[in-house]
Amino acid sequence: MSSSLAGFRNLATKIVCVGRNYKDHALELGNAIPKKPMLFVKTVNSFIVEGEPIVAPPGCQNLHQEVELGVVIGKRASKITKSNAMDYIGGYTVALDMTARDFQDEAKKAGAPWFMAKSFDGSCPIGGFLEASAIPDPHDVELYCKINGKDQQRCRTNVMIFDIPTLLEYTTQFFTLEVGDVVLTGTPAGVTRINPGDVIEFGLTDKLESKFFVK
Ligand SMILES: O=C([O-])CC(=O)C(=O)O
Ligand SMILES: [Mg+2]
Repeated sequence: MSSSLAGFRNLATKIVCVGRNYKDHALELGNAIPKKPMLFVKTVNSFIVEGEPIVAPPGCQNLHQEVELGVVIGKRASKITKSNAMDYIGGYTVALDMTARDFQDEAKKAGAPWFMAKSFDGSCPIGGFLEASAIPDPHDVELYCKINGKDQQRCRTNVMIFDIPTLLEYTTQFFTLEVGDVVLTGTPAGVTRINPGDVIEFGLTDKLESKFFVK
């Protein structure tokens, strides 16, 4: 855990997020299963760390949590292939892709971008860092999210629609990933409305755990 990448939040230039990468989540919101990875981006201003509160953006009436496994890039990656994609991973984290669902619904209807729904300040509460060697197989870990002590999301990563090498190959055909950038690999089912006063604990079973409060 002594890697300099533990400070990845200060190195990151962007957070690339994958949407609808778990079938049960795509279906719970009535969306189609994607045929290719669906990407969007959060700016680095969306990061918050433990001790900072989760706050809904102005006007949002339906803030949702989405727990996601984050891949932290360890080596600049441009147009890489699946075969060596894992070599570009410096480590892993777990984050919440906080989503103003009402803003997103409005954007979907208007065919407008999701920026307001996904990248407002504080929309990416982020946990600790694990070096890549601590997770030999990132497709065999359990993601979880508890709200007020009760399980809300719990899922093994082996059911991702597009695996991590596929996501990195696809992403880097279009966007260079810099050291410290985070790729959030999508959320499983169980997203729900978050309210002031809630306590959200999330992580990777037996490996990472974070706790945030909602203001
Ligand atoms: O907002 C959504 O439902 C898409 C998304 O981020 C995810 O699937 O993780
Ligand atoms: Mg998400």
